[in-house]
Amino acid sequence: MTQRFDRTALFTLARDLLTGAGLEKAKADIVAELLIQTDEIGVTTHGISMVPYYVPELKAGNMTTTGSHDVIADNKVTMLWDGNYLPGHWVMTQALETCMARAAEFGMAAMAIRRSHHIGCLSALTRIAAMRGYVCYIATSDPSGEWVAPFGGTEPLLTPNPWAVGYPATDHPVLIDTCASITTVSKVREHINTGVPFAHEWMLDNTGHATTDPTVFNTTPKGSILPVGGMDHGHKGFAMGLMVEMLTQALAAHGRVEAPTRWGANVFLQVLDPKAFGGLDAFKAQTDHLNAACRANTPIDAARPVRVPGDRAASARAASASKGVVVVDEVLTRVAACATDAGLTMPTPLS
Ligand SMILES: NC(=O)c1ccc[n+]([C@@H]2O[C@H](COP(=O)([O-])OP(=O)(O)OC[C@H]3O[C@@H](n4cnc5c(N)ncnc54)[C@H](O)[C@@H]3O)[C@@H](O)[C@H]2O)c1
Ligand SMILES: O=C(O)C[C@H](O)C(=O)O
Repeated sequence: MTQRFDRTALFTLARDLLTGAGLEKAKADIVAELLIQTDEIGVTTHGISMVPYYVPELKAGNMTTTGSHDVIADNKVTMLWDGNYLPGHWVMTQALETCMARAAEFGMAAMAIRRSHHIGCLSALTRIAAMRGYVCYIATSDPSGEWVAPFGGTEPLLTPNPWAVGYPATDHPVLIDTCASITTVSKVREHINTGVPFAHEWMLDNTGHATTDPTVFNTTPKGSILPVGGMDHGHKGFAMGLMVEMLTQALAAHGRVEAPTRWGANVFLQVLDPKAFGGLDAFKAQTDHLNAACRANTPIDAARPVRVPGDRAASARAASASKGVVVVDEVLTRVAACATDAGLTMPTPLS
Protein backbone atom coordinates (compact mmCIF):
# COMPACT_ATOMS: atom_id res chain seq x y z
CA MET A 1 0.00 0.00 0.00
CA THR A 2 1.13 3.55 -0.70
CA GLN A 3 -0.04 7.09 0.00
CA ARG A 4 0.83 10.39 -1.70
CA PHE A 5 2.02 13.50 0.11
CA ASP A 6 2.69 17.14 -0.74
CA ARG A 7 6.42 17.46 -1.58
CA THR A 8 6.94 20.61 0.54
CA ALA A 9 5.37 18.89 3.57
CA LEU A 10 7.62 15.83 3.10
CA PHE A 11 10.71 17.99 2.57
CA THR A 12 9.96 20.02 5.72
CA LEU A 13 9.44 16.85 7.77
CA ALA A 14 12.72 15.29 6.52
CA ARG A 15 14.64 18.54 7.09
CA ASP A 16 13.21 19.05 10.60
CA LEU A 17 13.94 15.44 11.60
CA LEU A 18 17.56 15.86 10.46
CA THR A 19 18.10 19.26 12.14
CA GLY A 20 16.34 17.91 15.25
CA ALA A 21 18.99 15.18 15.38
CA GLY A 22 21.75 17.78 15.20
CA LEU A 23 22.54 18.29 11.49
CA GLU A 24 23.25 21.93 10.61
CA LYS A 25 20.42 23.46 8.59
CA ALA A 26 22.32 24.21 5.36
CA LYS A 27 23.32 20.54 5.11
CA ALA A 28 19.90 19.26 6.18
CA ASP A 29 18.31 21.34 3.39
CA ILE A 30 20.48 19.57 0.80
CA VAL A 31 20.03 16.06 2.24
CA ALA A 32 16.24 16.48 2.58
CA GLU A 33 15.93 17.94 -0.94
CA LEU A 34 17.82 15.01 -2.51
CA LEU A 35 15.88 12.44 -0.46
CA ILE A 36 12.57 13.89 -1.68
CA GLN A 37 13.91 14.04 -5.27
CA THR A 38 14.72 10.33 -4.85
CA ASP A 39 11.13 9.59 -3.85
CA GLU A 40 9.94 11.73 -6.78
CA ILE A 41 11.83 9.51 -9.26
CA GLY A 42 10.24 6.43 -7.67
CA VAL A 43 13.18 4.98 -5.69
CA THR A 44 11.19 4.62 -2.46
CA THR A 45 13.85 2.55 -0.63
CA HIS A 46 16.35 5.46 -0.63
CA GLY A 47 14.20 8.57 -0.20
CA ILE A 48 12.64 9.77 3.08
CA SER A 49 12.92 6.07 4.01
CA MET A 50 16.55 6.75 4.95
CA VAL A 51 15.73 9.44 7.57
CA PRO A 52 14.90 6.96 10.39
CA TYR A 53 18.27 5.30 9.67
CA TYR A 54 20.19 8.61 9.57
CA VAL A 55 18.69 10.10 12.76
CA PRO A 56 20.36 7.61 15.17
CA GLU A 57 23.61 8.01 13.20
CA LEU A 58 23.48 11.80 13.73
CA LYS A 59 22.56 11.46 17.40
CA ALA A 60 25.41 8.98 18.00
CA GLY A 61 27.91 11.23 16.24
CA ASN A 62 28.51 8.62 13.52
CA MET A 63 27.21 10.98 10.83
CA THR A 64 29.11 14.26 11.21
CA THR A 65 26.79 17.23 11.74
CA THR A 66 29.01 20.16 10.78
CA GLY A 67 32.23 21.09 8.99
CA SER A 68 33.64 20.13 5.61
CA HIS A 69 35.55 17.46 3.70
CA ASP A 70 39.36 17.42 3.46
CA VAL A 71 41.18 17.52 0.12
CA ILE A 72 43.86 14.80 0.31
CA ALA A 73 45.10 15.16 -3.29
CA ASP A 74 44.29 17.55 -6.12
CA ASN A 75 45.91 16.92 -9.51
CA LYS A 76 43.31 19.03 -11.32
CA VAL A 77 41.80 16.12 -13.30
CA THR A 78 42.06 13.54 -10.50
CA MET A 79 41.27 14.20 -6.87
CA LEU A 80 41.01 12.40 -3.53
CA TRP A 81 38.78 13.69 -0.75
CA ASP A 82 38.13 12.55 2.82
CA GLY A 83 34.42 12.99 3.55
CA ASN A 84 34.89 12.98 7.34
CA TYR A 85 31.66 10.94 7.61
CA LEU A 86 29.61 13.99 6.64
CA PRO A 87 26.16 13.31 5.12
CA GLY A 88 26.84 11.71 1.74
CA HIS A 89 24.26 13.78 -0.14
CA TRP A 90 26.04 16.96 0.97
CA VAL A 91 29.53 15.59 0.20
CA MET A 92 28.33 14.48 -3.25
CA THR A 93 26.84 17.87 -4.15
CA GLN A 94 30.24 19.46 -3.37
CA ALA A 95 32.06 16.73 -5.32
CA LEU A 96 29.73 17.02 -8.33
CA GLU A 97 30.12 20.81 -8.53
CA THR A 98 33.92 20.44 -8.36
CA CYS A 99 34.07 17.66 -10.97
CA MET A 100 31.66 19.45 -13.35
CA ALA A 101 33.79 22.62 -13.18
CA ARG A 102 36.98 20.60 -13.82
CA ALA A 103 35.32 18.65 -16.66
CA ALA A 104 34.23 21.94 -18.25
CA GLU A 105 37.87 23.04 -18.14
CA PHE A 106 39.71 19.78 -18.93
CA GLY A 107 37.06 17.61 -20.65
CA MET A 108 36.94 15.12 -17.80
CA ALA A 109 37.51 14.79 -14.05
CA ALA A 110 37.59 11.89 -11.62
CA MET A 111 37.48 11.80 -7.85
CA ALA A 112 37.77 9.12 -5.19
CA ILE A 113 36.20 9.84 -1.80
CA ARG A 114 36.95 7.96 1.39
CA ARG A 115 34.91 8.11 4.62
CA SER A 116 31.76 9.83 3.39
CA HIS A 117 28.51 8.78 5.06
CA HIS A 118 25.83 6.99 2.95
CA ILE A 119 25.14 8.74 -0.40
CA GLY A 120 21.61 7.38 -0.98
CA CYS A 121 20.24 6.88 -4.49
CA LEU A 122 23.01 7.20 -7.09
CA SER A 123 20.76 8.23 -9.99
CA ALA A 124 19.40 11.20 -8.01
CA LEU A 125 23.07 12.35 -8.08
CA THR A 126 24.07 11.42 -11.65
CA ARG A 127 20.86 13.16 -12.79
CA ILE A 128 22.23 16.51 -11.51
CA ALA A 129 25.19 16.33 -13.91
CA ALA A 130 23.26 14.74 -16.79
CA MET A 131 20.69 17.57 -16.65
CA ARG A 132 23.61 19.97 -17.13
CA GLY A 133 24.93 18.15 -20.21
CA TYR A 134 27.58 15.89 -18.65
CA VAL A 135 28.13 12.14 -18.60
CA CYS A 136 28.40 11.13 -14.94
CA TYR A 137 29.53 7.83 -13.42
CA ILE A 138 29.20 7.16 -9.69
CA ALA A 139 30.04 3.97 -7.78
CA THR A 140 29.94 3.40 -4.03
CA SER A 141 30.81 0.74 -1.47
CA ASP A 142 30.95 0.58 2.31
CA PRO A 143 34.18 -1.03 3.58
CA SER A 144 32.49 -1.66 6.94
CA GLY A 145 29.64 -3.66 5.35
CA GLU A 146 29.43 -7.40 4.63
CA TRP A 147 26.21 -8.40 2.85
CA VAL A 148 27.14 -10.18 -0.41
CA ALA A 149 29.29 -13.33 -0.70
CA PRO A 150 31.83 -13.66 -3.52
CA PHE A 151 30.43 -15.98 -6.24
CA GLY A 152 30.87 -19.60 -5.11
CA GLY A 153 31.29 -18.59 -1.44
CA THR A 154 28.84 -18.56 1.48
CA GLU A 155 30.25 -15.84 3.75
CA PRO A 156 29.05 -12.24 3.18
CA LEU A 157 32.06 -10.09 2.38
CA LEU A 158 31.10 -7.30 -0.07
CA THR A 159 28.41 -4.60 -0.05
CA PRO A 160 25.74 -4.35 -2.81
CA ASN A 161 28.16 -1.99 -4.61
CA PRO A 162 25.90 0.07 -6.88
CA TRP A 163 27.22 1.92 -9.91
CA ALA A 164 25.30 4.44 -11.95
CA VAL A 165 25.74 6.29 -15.22
CA GLY A 166 23.61 9.30 -16.09
CA TYR A 167 23.85 10.97 -19.49
CA PRO A 168 21.96 13.50 -21.58
CA ALA A 169 19.23 12.74 -24.11
CA THR A 170 16.74 15.23 -25.52
CA ASP A 171 13.58 14.17 -23.67
CA HIS A 172 15.17 13.32 -20.29
CA PRO A 173 18.49 11.88 -19.07
CA VAL A 174 19.24 8.17 -19.29
CA LEU A 175 19.72 6.97 -15.68
CA ILE A 176 21.36 3.56 -15.37
CA ASP A 177 21.66 2.72 -11.67
CA THR A 178 22.25 -0.85 -10.58
CA CYS A 179 23.83 -2.80 -7.76
CA ALA A 180 26.27 -5.64 -8.33
CA SER A 181 23.94 -7.68 -6.09
CA ILE A 182 20.39 -8.69 -7.09
CA THR A 183 18.83 -6.39 -4.51
CA THR A 184 19.78 -3.86 -1.84
CA VAL A 185 20.17 -4.02 1.94
CA SER A 186 17.29 -1.53 2.22
CA LYS A 187 15.00 -3.80 0.18
CA VAL A 188 15.94 -6.77 2.37
CA ARG A 189 15.14 -4.71 5.50
CA GLU A 190 11.78 -3.74 3.94
CA HIS A 191 10.94 -7.42 3.31
CA ILE A 192 12.02 -8.40 6.83
CA ASN A 193 9.89 -5.58 8.30
CA THR A 194 6.79 -6.57 6.30
CA GLY A 195 7.32 -10.34 6.63
CA VAL A 196 7.02 -10.80 2.85
CA PRO A 197 9.44 -13.22 1.12
CA PHE A 198 11.03 -12.22 -2.20
CA ALA A 199 9.21 -13.39 -5.36
CA HIS A 200 12.43 -15.04 -6.54
CA GLU A 201 15.49 -16.64 -4.94
CA TRP A 202 17.55 -13.48 -4.35
CA MET A 203 19.16 -14.57 -1.07
CA LEU A 204 21.71 -17.24 -0.13
CA ASP A 205 21.47 -19.01 3.23
CA ASN A 206 24.57 -19.75 5.29
CA THR A 207 24.80 -23.29 3.88
CA GLY A 208 24.89 -22.08 0.26
CA HIS A 209 21.25 -22.63 -0.77
CA ALA A 210 19.35 -19.98 -2.74
CA THR A 211 16.17 -18.82 -0.99
CA THR A 212 13.37 -16.24 -1.12
CA ASP A 213 13.67 -15.75 2.67
CA PRO A 214 15.04 -12.28 3.62
CA THR A 215 15.54 -13.30 7.26
CA VAL A 216 18.66 -15.31 6.39
CA PHE A 217 20.33 -11.94 7.10
CA ASN A 218 19.55 -12.56 10.79
CA THR A 219 20.92 -16.09 11.15
CA THR A 220 24.24 -16.99 12.76
CA PRO A 221 26.34 -17.32 10.69
CA LYS A 222 24.70 -14.68 8.46
CA GLY A 223 23.24 -15.41 5.02
CA SER A 224 23.76 -13.00 2.13
CA ILE A 225 22.28 -11.34 -0.96
CA LEU A 226 23.16 -13.14 -4.22
CA PRO A 227 25.24 -11.25 -6.77
CA VAL A 228 23.58 -10.20 -10.07
CA GLY A 229 23.21 -13.42 -12.09
CA GLY A 230 22.35 -15.46 -8.98
CA MET A 231 23.30 -19.12 -8.69
CA ASP A 232 23.44 -19.46 -12.49
CA HIS A 233 25.81 -16.70 -13.63
CA GLY A 234 26.61 -14.76 -10.45
CA HIS A 235 30.22 -14.52 -11.56
CA LYS A 236 29.09 -11.42 -13.51
CA GLY A 237 27.69 -9.63 -10.46
CA PHE A 238 30.76 -10.67 -8.47
CA ALA A 239 32.96 -9.12 -11.18
CA MET A 240 30.99 -5.86 -10.98
CA GLY A 241 31.24 -5.91 -7.20
CA LEU A 242 35.02 -6.30 -7.32
CA MET A 243 35.27 -3.45 -9.83
CA VAL A 244 33.28 -1.14 -7.54
CA GLU A 245 35.36 -2.05 -4.46
CA MET A 246 38.56 -1.33 -6.47
CA LEU A 247 37.38 2.03 -7.82
CA THR A 248 36.00 3.20 -4.47
CA GLN A 249 38.56 1.74 -2.04
CA ALA A 250 41.83 1.00 -3.86
CA LEU A 251 41.84 4.42 -5.55
CA ALA A 252 40.88 6.03 -2.23
CA ALA A 253 43.77 4.22 -0.48
CA HIS A 254 41.30 3.36 2.25
CA GLY A 255 39.04 0.36 2.59
CA ARG A 256 38.81 -3.13 4.00
CA VAL A 257 42.51 -3.08 4.91
CA GLU A 258 41.72 -0.43 7.55
CA ALA A 259 38.65 -2.48 8.61
CA PRO A 260 36.43 0.49 9.55
CA THR A 261 33.44 -0.41 11.72
CA ARG A 262 31.43 2.78 11.17
CA TRP A 263 28.62 2.90 8.53
CA GLY A 264 30.16 4.86 5.70
CA ALA A 265 30.58 5.25 1.97
CA ASN A 266 33.61 5.22 -0.27
CA VAL A 267 32.86 6.74 -3.67
CA PHE A 268 34.27 6.96 -7.17
CA LEU A 269 32.93 9.82 -9.30
CA GLN A 270 33.79 10.59 -12.90
CA VAL A 271 32.40 13.41 -15.05
CA LEU A 272 32.93 13.67 -18.83
CA ASP A 273 32.02 16.71 -20.93
CA PRO A 274 30.68 15.68 -24.39
CA LYS A 275 31.74 19.14 -25.62
CA ALA A 276 35.36 17.99 -25.25
CA PHE A 277 34.63 14.97 -27.47
CA GLY A 278 32.23 15.14 -30.47
CA GLY A 279 29.93 17.85 -29.07
CA LEU A 280 26.69 17.71 -27.07
CA ASP A 281 24.32 17.85 -30.08
CA ALA A 282 26.12 14.96 -31.80
CA PHE A 283 26.10 13.06 -28.47
CA LYS A 284 22.33 13.49 -28.10
CA ALA A 285 21.75 12.49 -31.74
CA GLN A 286 23.32 9.12 -30.89
CA THR A 287 21.61 8.60 -27.53
CA ASP A 288 18.21 9.73 -28.90
CA HIS A 289 18.54 7.37 -31.87
CA LEU A 290 19.36 4.34 -29.72
CA ASN A 291 16.71 5.18 -27.11
CA ALA A 292 14.04 5.46 -29.81
CA ALA A 293 15.13 2.15 -31.39
CA CYS A 294 14.96 0.40 -27.99
CA ARG A 295 11.51 1.81 -27.21
CA ALA A 296 10.25 0.79 -30.70
CA ASN A 297 11.47 -2.79 -30.28
CA THR A 298 8.59 -5.29 -30.52
CA PRO A 299 7.81 -6.20 -26.89
CA ILE A 300 7.42 -9.75 -25.58
CA ASP A 301 4.26 -8.52 -23.81
CA ALA A 302 2.39 -5.66 -25.52
CA ALA A 303 1.36 -4.37 -22.09
CA ARG A 304 5.02 -3.95 -21.14
CA PRO A 305 6.87 -2.03 -23.85
CA VAL A 306 10.64 -1.75 -23.66
CA ARG A 307 11.73 1.10 -21.39
CA VAL A 308 15.08 2.81 -21.29
CA PRO A 309 16.57 3.38 -17.78
CA GLY A 310 15.38 6.86 -16.78
CA ASP A 311 11.94 6.52 -18.46
CA ARG A 312 10.30 5.36 -15.24
CA ALA A 313 12.05 8.12 -13.28
CA ALA A 314 10.68 10.72 -15.71
CA SER A 315 7.11 9.41 -15.51
CA ALA A 316 7.34 9.10 -11.69
CA ARG A 317 8.54 12.72 -11.51
CA ALA A 318 5.59 13.87 -13.63
CA ALA A 319 3.12 11.92 -11.45
CA SER A 320 4.75 13.27 -8.27
CA ALA A 321 4.37 16.83 -9.57
CA SER A 322 0.69 16.42 -10.43
CA LYS A 323 -0.53 14.01 -7.73
CA GLY A 324 2.02 14.22 -4.89
CA VAL A 325 4.96 12.09 -3.79
CA VAL A 326 4.43 8.35 -3.13
CA VAL A 327 5.42 6.95 0.28
CA VAL A 328 5.04 3.20 0.85
CA ASP A 329 3.42 2.00 4.09
CA GLU A 330 6.56 0.34 5.46
CA VAL A 331 8.41 3.66 5.13
CA LEU A 332 5.50 5.64 6.54
CA THR A 333 5.40 3.48 9.68
CA ARG A 334 9.10 4.07 10.42
CA VAL A 335 9.01 7.79 9.52
CA ALA A 336 5.90 8.30 11.70
CA ALA A 337 7.64 6.62 14.66
CA CYS A 338 10.66 8.86 14.10
CA ALA A 339 8.40 11.95 13.96
CA THR A 340 6.66 10.93 17.19
CA ASP A 341 10.04 10.54 18.94
CA ALA A 342 11.01 14.02 17.72
CA GLY A 343 7.65 15.57 18.74
CA LEU A 344 6.83 16.42 15.11
CA THR A 345 3.44 16.07 13.41
CA MET A 346 3.10 13.88 10.33
CA PRO A 347 1.69 15.59 7.23
CA THR A 348 -1.80 14.55 6.08
CA PRO A 349 -1.77 12.32 2.98
CA LEU A 350 -3.23 13.72 -0.26
CA SER A 351 -4.67 10.33 -1.19
N1 LIG B 1 24.13 4.34 -1.42
C1 LIG B 1 24.25 3.04 -1.34
O1 LIG B 1 25.07 2.51 -0.60
C2 LIG B 1 23.35 2.17 -2.16
C3 LIG B 1 23.56 0.79 -2.14
C4 LIG B 1 22.73 0.00 -2.89
C5 LIG B 1 21.73 0.55 -3.69
N2 LIG B 1 21.55 1.90 -3.69
C6 LIG B 1 20.48 2.48 -4.50
O2 LIG B 1 19.35 1.64 -4.45
C7 LIG B 1 18.58 1.81 -5.63
C8 LIG B 1 18.07 0.47 -6.12
O3 LIG B 1 19.13 -0.32 -6.67
P1 LIG B 1 18.81 -1.67 -7.48
O4 LIG B 1 20.06 -2.29 -7.90
O5 LIG B 1 17.82 -2.47 -6.69
O6 LIG B 1 18.07 -1.09 -8.77
P2 LIG B 1 16.95 -1.77 -9.69
O7 LIG B 1 17.18 -3.23 -9.80
O8 LIG B 1 15.61 -1.32 -9.25
O9 LIG B 1 17.25 -1.08 -11.10
C9 LIG B 1 18.47 -1.32 -11.77
C10 LIG B 1 18.51 -0.59 -13.10
O10 LIG B 1 17.60 -1.22 -14.01
C11 LIG B 1 16.70 -0.28 -14.55
N3 LIG B 1 15.44 -1.00 -14.73
C12 LIG B 1 14.69 -1.59 -13.77
N4 LIG B 1 13.66 -2.22 -14.33
C13 LIG B 1 13.78 -2.05 -15.68
C14 LIG B 1 13.02 -2.48 -16.80
N5 LIG B 1 11.94 -3.23 -16.67
N6 LIG B 1 13.44 -2.11 -18.02
C15 LIG B 1 14.54 -1.34 -18.19
N7 LIG B 1 15.30 -0.90 -17.15
C16 LIG B 1 14.92 -1.26 -15.93
C17 LIG B 1 16.66 0.85 -13.56
O11 LIG B 1 16.31 2.07 -14.22
C18 LIG B 1 18.10 0.87 -13.08
O12 LIG B 1 18.91 1.58 -13.98
C19 LIG B 1 19.48 2.55 -6.61
O13 LIG B 1 19.01 3.88 -6.75
C20 LIG B 1 20.85 2.54 -5.96
O14 LIG B 1 21.62 3.69 -6.27
C21 LIG B 1 22.34 2.70 -2.95
O1 LIG C 1 21.34 0.81 3.31
C1 LIG C 1 22.50 0.44 3.26
O2 LIG C 1 23.15 0.13 4.26
C2 LIG C 1 23.24 0.38 1.93
C3 LIG C 1 22.40 0.60 0.74
O3 LIG C 1 21.70 1.78 0.76
C4 LIG C 1 21.51 -0.55 0.41
O4 LIG C 1 20.29 -0.39 0.48
O5 LIG C 1 22.04 -1.61 0.09
